[in-house]
Amino acid sequence: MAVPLVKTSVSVLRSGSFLRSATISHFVARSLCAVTCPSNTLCWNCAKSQFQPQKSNLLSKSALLRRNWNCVSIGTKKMSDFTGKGKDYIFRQLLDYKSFTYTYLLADPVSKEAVLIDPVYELVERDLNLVKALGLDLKFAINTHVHADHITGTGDIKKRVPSCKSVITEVSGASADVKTKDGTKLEFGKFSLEVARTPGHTNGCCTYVWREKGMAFTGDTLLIRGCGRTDFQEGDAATLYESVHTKIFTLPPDFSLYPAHDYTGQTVTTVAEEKAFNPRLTKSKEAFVEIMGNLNLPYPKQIDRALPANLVCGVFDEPPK
Ligand SMILES: N[C@@H](CCC(=O)N[C@@H](CSS)C(=O)NCC(=O)O)C(=O)O
Repeated sequence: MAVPLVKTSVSVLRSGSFLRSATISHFVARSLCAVTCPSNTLCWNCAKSQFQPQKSNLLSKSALLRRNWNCVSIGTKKMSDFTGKGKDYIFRQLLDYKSFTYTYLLADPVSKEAVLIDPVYELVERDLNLVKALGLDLKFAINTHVHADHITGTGDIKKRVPSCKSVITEVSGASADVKTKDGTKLEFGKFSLEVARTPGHTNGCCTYVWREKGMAFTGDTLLIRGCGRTDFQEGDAATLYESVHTKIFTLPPDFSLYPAHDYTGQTVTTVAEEKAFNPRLTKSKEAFVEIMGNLNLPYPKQIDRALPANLVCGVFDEPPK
């Protein structure tokens, strides 16, 4: 008996028609939430507060929207559409096409808590628009390290979202609200990101491991079929080699690896893939050190303005020229 009742109610909401039911019982409210929301528990709590049992309802679509419902939603605005079919998390990979930096948005759609990894100063508006559109609550703006090629967006994000905390490793020497150590866990909703120190590109570099979802965000330590350069900012090739082999290649082989940059249009790799095919890191440590000593890359164009700005996690009055 419950199924047709629920289907009818949902289609009424989706069609945008008036919700004309004179009485909505707890039973109907709960059934609606179970159909339209990722979390039954949250929806039940929400339903209890949103639906007044035995109370008459005659609400227009706009009135329903004004109530800012978390669970029962109208048209396309429901959390399960945002996550993607069958997913209990939000994950977005965003590109800065100037510095080829990837920014990552991760979130728990039930609690709405979210984190941004490696936001870029010029693209803060884009990132926060997405956070807002998805109805998320940004808890942490995280840096994998003190970048040399672009200015971090974490300072500007803090200005616009005062409750959001900036994050970087303690050993980076940069100022931030949260300074992490190896093993620190950054919790957002039902998830957590584990900090694994992976020095070598810079001394303060780390990889954020999202164990629940089999993902790791490697910053500039490991790039797809490559790795971060080691010729400035306390870079050290032998240290980077050790970091990758002890902290990244020891993750389960099917873990997805997401770098801070890609210069060839690739987006993701896996532990197994890099262990098999990385042209630098499959070599011996000695051969690797030799390769890194002969890269002869030009310095990043923005290094002189990026380093001082990033040492204060992007907190400044005027962006450096
Ligand atoms: N041309 C870019 C800088 C490119 C660069 O040096 N990338 C770094 C990461 S950002 S410091 C790197 O480690 N590259 C490794 C490699 O093998 O390419 C610019 O001017 O910004």
